[in-house]
Amino acid sequence: MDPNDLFKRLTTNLSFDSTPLQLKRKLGNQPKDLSLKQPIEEDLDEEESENQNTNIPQNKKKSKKPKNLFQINQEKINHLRNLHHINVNGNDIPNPIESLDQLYNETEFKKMFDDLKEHSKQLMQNLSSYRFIELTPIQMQIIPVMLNNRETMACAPTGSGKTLSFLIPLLSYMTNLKQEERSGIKALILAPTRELSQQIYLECCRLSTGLNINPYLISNANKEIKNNFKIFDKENSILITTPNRLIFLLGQDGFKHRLKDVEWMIVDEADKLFEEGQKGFRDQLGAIYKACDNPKVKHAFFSATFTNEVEEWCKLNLNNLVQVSIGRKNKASYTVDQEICYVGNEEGKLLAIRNLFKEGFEPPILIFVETKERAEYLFKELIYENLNVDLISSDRTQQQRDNTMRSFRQGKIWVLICTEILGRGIDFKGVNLVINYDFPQSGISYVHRIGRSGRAGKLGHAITYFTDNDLPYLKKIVNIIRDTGCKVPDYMHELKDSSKKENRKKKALLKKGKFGKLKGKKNVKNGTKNKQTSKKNKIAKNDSDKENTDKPKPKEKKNTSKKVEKLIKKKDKKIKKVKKN
Ligand SMILES: Nc1ncnc2c1ncn2[C@@H]1O[C@H](COP(=O)(O)OP(=O)(O)OP(=O)(O)O)[C@@H](O)[C@H]1O
Repeated sequence: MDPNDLFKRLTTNLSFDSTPLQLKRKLGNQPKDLSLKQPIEEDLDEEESENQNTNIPQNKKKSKKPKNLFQINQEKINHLRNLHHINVNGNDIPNPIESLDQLYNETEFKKMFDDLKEHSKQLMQNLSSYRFIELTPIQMQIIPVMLNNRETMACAPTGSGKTLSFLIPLLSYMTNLKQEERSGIKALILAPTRELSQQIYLECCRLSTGLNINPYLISNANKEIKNNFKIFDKENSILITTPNRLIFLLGQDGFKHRLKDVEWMIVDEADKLFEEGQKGFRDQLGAIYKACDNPKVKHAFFSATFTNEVEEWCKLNLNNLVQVSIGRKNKASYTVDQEICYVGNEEGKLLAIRNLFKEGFEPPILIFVETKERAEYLFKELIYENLNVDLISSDRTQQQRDNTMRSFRQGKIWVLICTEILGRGIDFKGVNLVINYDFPQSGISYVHRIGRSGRAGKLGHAITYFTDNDLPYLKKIVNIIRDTGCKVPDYMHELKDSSKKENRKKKALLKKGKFGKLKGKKNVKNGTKNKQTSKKNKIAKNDSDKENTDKPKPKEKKNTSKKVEKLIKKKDKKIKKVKKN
């Protein structure tokens, strides 16, 4: 046997810290905060150089000394990665797997699963309830990476199955722990909203049935304080929460030490949790990162978008990092057919959306607006259209939000108006259409919003309205649409980027509520508007759990209205005229 091959076999799963940074980390000097050296860059237009990051060239170089780690030859691995656009960067990257069966039958993990026959069978059984035929590309690569206990940063399109890509190896890891290693909270999963934490929690419960693992979601922090955090005495638990709630608990006596057992810290929507500022989670994430100080702790960061800054942080601070990205980074999902519509002004928006509903639509539909005030306003406008419509925003109580989410999932609500609160990670099955009623604030926000449709390989549709006010900010979104092969009007190819001044202006307008406060309803007469509206609101809320057969049946969806098309033509003419002059 080739000595190199023998060496590889003997050292499988051992890592060698050779770089000064890794040495520093081993000695406990690694920076345990989230301070960063690079400014935030959120340029989605930037060409990604991920092809340089693939290990395909490296593999080519190493092809003289095949690894044979998974008994698949190197060519097959390269082919598999190319086929599924799996780009990887790092040292000694575990090979991708094509199917879960391969894990249990062919790979080096076979022994681990053989030792755990009962549990592995149970995990497979739990997985079979999903009725998936194939693994998604991110699952093919991340499952072996995490099973090898490697720290990772994973970027894959919206709706591509990232949640299971971390839950499957995490649960395998936890079932593999010996009895004496099982005390306390072994894993922490962070997500930016309570809705997303709850979704991950439910997925975790489903997948961990019968595995002696205890997933836990903090829904009432005060109750846990009263109970002296007894719930966390359970062994082998996974805590799933938002940074806000965890920070609140960390401030209470008797909780901090509970994080000392954490061996996996997983951050979903990681770029969101790295955001700075008043509304950002950065400081909280930093404090939690520090509190998880078990020497065995490993970190895994997931999102459909990553800023260069977060990537740099991961490279500097994570141990022997494996970076995985599927396709080109920060791109919209190819499964969403995207349209962009000029609607002139606020009245144009209303006209366009009313026409869209009049001409026929196919629920479920999600409508994104910028603020909770805007959500209330649009709700009041659309409730008169005889639609099963509701809204979700941070102004509603937890109970109301849960009810609305449930009704939407059950098909009792056809059209759901929401703010950015549902912009990240939420997996409603089969959303047919996402409408960006208010123009998204950034390319990143756009990618995540439209990603609520076209999930798990299904086709989806997104329409984005823009007004004259949005023109300076159009280019980024147009580039994203074009990159995925969707059509945009010709004149949009020549748009310029918005200046910093224009960005500041837009923010100021938003603060002043210029996009938010709108004129009174035209079809409400004699000052009865408020009464009528609030009554209708109440009915709508109470009715959300009932079937209402009186309402018009949704038809097959057609494209935007003729009036809006006329507006676009008019605008096109105007632009041509300006160009001539
Ligand atoms: N292998 C698979 N085959 C088919 N569907 C899958 C597979 N794995 C997961 N799914 C389904 O795909 C949907 C989207 O998965 P998930 O919510 O994990 O996406 P995501 O990549 O985290 O998206 P986002 O970036 O929007 O958070 C879920 O309904 C999930 O059950």
